[in-house]
Amino acid sequence: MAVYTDITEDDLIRFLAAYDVGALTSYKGIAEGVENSNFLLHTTKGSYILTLYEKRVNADDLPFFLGLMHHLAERGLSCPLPLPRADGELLGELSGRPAAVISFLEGMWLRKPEAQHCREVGRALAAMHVAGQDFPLKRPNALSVGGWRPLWENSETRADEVQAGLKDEIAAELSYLEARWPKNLPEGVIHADLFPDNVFFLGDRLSGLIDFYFACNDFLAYDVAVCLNSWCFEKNGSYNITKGMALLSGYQSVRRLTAEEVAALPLLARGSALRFFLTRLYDWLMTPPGALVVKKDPLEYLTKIRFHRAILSSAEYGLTRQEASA
Ligand SMILES: Nc1ncnc2c1ncn2[C@@H]1O[C@H](COP(=O)(O)OP(=O)(O)OP(=O)(O)O)[C@@H](O)[C@H]1O
Ligand SMILES: N[C@@H](CCO)C(=O)O
Repeated sequence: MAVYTDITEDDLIRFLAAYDVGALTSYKGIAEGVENSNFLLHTTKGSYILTLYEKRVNADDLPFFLGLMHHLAERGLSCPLPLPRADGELLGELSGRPAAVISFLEGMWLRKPEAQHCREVGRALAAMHVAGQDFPLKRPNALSVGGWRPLWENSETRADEVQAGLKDEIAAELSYLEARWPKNLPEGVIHADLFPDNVFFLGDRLSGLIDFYFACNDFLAYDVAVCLNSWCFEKNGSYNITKGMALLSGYQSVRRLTAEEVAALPLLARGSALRFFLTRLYDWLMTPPGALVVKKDPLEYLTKIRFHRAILSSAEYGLTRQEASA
């Protein structure tokens, strides 16, 4: 359960007085997520999410995240909205952390997504990329290739505790990707963490995207690679090409990938798998025992890195031969 910072009822009532949300009737910590502390609030006016921003979120970046949610919602994308306080500010402070009240999005995330859901996610991702094109704020991706080595250096010496041989394998992978990372692909605002638990569905229809706290400016195709990694593998580690095909064709029904993006896909998929491997490894080794969070398995992403390493053509992800060789 991701509640790193606890709150008292008195503090919460005082904090909520600045918002037009009615009177608090109940609240509870949300037993999901690994990054921030989230609480579900019920008030006389409805339901809301209270988020306290934790370690990986820099308070200076919050105007980017909250502004982006507004920007995307104005362009018709379904995502939660931060509520303004009486003084017009979107951010307050609670229990010593920056905090925001966010509108409640109806829907559930899918524990077992099927190909049809992957198609919808592909479409929504491309719609977000298009809608983000005129978002004026900028935020570089702190967890792209330049951020991986510092992260690795924090866990490197203990990596073999998780699996023998990991230290050498990841060191080689990192050097390989640093030397070959693409430079000139189409860029824009990306979500950067569009995993199944950040996409809500009502029945089979996608009802919205949440958790924009890794959003940044980077290669658009990197976001596609993040989704291939998080939506198109089965629990046994195998890649499901039917899901890959659906996700890629859903994406391309809104925005076509360029030939350069297609060619770079295996490298981007390797890099994005390494990014999640590294943050998971760090949390695996560093999270103190007893913390109220379910740690995620880094080795799931080692399997994915190895899969991408063996890819010879982007057709193996589910693009047609014609698309893959254009
Ligand atoms: N606006 C919202 N409407 C409804 N439920 C929400 C909303 N925001 C968050 N939640 C609930 O809280 C959970 C955790 O939220 P979120 O994914 O933002 O947390 P996180 O710690 O940033 O997680 P992650 O590990 O994905 O980075 C979600 O799975 C969902 O159940
Ligand atoms: N979606 C990430 C957690 C947030 O960084 C993971 O599954 O590792």
